[in-house]
Amino acid sequence: MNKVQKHIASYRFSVKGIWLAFRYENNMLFHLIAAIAVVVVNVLFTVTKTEWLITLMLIGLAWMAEIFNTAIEKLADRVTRQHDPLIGKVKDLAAGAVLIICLFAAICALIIYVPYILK
Ligand SMILES: Nc1ncnc2c1ncn2[C@@H]1O[C@H](COP(=O)(O)OP(=O)(O)OP(=O)(O)O)[C@@H](O)[C@H]1O
Repeated sequence: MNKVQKHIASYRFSVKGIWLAFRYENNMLFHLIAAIAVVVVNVLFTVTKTEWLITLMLIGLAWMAEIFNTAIEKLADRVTRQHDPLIGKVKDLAAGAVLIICLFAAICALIIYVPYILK
């Protein structure tokens, strides 16, 4: 396999990773619905280019955090499925990362959309 073929293969694995995240993690469906809702609202409010960029970046960050969270959960389950305080903390930390980006996304959504609602 040459370098170009290897590069193309790595994209296939990455797409498989996104598919696996949807299969393993129910929250991914929630993120997908939220992302579609954001796009619809952006179109309805005809938001500015900057607001499009911010909302799309936040969608990407939330998806990224959720996929990393799922990967960490799977790895932790491989380490042990027995009750282990450190595994519990690792999973809580990963889940905390998702919550942080979702909270900030919600705050950004309020800052962006409230002025359109009050117009
Ligand atoms: N092996 C373990 N030892 C100790 N605590 C654990 C363990 N597995 C899970 N926990 C605790 O239970 C919480 C939920 O774990 P779980 O693996 O079910 O994640 P989840 O977020 O509910 O998964 P999903 O996102 O798939 O619904 C963790 O955040 C952690 O606090």
